Amino acid sequence: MGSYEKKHIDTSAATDYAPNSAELKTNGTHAATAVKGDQTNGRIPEHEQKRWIWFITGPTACGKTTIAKALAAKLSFTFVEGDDYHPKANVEKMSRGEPLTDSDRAGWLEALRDHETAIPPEGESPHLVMTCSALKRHYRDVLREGAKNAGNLRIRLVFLDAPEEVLVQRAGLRQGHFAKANLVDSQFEALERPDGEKDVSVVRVDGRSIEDTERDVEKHVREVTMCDDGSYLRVL
Ligand SMILES: Nc1ncnc2c1ncn2[C@@H]1O[C@H](COP(=O)(O)OP(=O)(O)OP(=O)(O)O)[C@@H](O)[C@H]1O
Ligand SMILES: O=C(O)[C@H](O)[C@@H](O)[C@H](O)[C@H](O)CO
Repeated sequence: MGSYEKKHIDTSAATDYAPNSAELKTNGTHAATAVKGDQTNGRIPEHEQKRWIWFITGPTACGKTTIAKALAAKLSFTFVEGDDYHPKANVEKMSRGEPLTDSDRAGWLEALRDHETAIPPEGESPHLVMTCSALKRHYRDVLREGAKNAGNLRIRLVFLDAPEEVLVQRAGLRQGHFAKANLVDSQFEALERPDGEKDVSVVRVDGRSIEDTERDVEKHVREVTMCDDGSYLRVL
């Protein structure tokens, strides 16, 4: 892994839920011993495959939708917009610049958690990239519950990290979105940073282009989840 990424992406926990250490070198490159199932067309048989869900998280306007859509497209994973699961009352509240409470968010988080274990529609990838602000530790714990309910699920989070003033500016420039710049300060008030949570990769998203961020996130996710040939690593 290059020095730039060492600085910006915290992969210290990459082996925690990720392929075991024999399969994923600590420097992030793919080990030659990656498991390839029965070698049929180089792919692991479907019943042995794990389902990956990558949550792209962070406060409003940090770039969740932008990054998640690009990642899903690159990996051919299914994109799920977390904001679509908010009840209308939550959206109306946020549109007025009013912060949601824990109780406003409870049902929404449970709906996202339940979506994790829903059977994917025919023709869609069973691997998901989902957006969710996941501002507090106990919200992230709700998202993690899905993996307890389904043994084949591997849930990882990416936290898009930028200073408040940058997000105020981005929200101010953004057109046609219910969340405006006046929501940003309350998002930072609520925020419990995920530093030290072993299944969360922290990615700086200020001071460089969207394209660079997309590329780095994609590379990181590929390193954690995939073999060079595109087949999925077996997670033991
Ligand atoms: N890495 C980046 N660098 C600069 N601008 C970005 C970056 N990522 C996203 N943006 C811009 O910031 C704005 C917010 O992005 P986006 O809508 O993806 O954020 P979001 O986190 O999904 O927001 P919300 O949670 O409010 O829906 C957009 O106008 C987008 O073009
Ligand atoms: O927890 C929350 O307060 C919400 O999820 C917000 O973060 C919004 O959904 C979104 O980020 C704004 O569009």
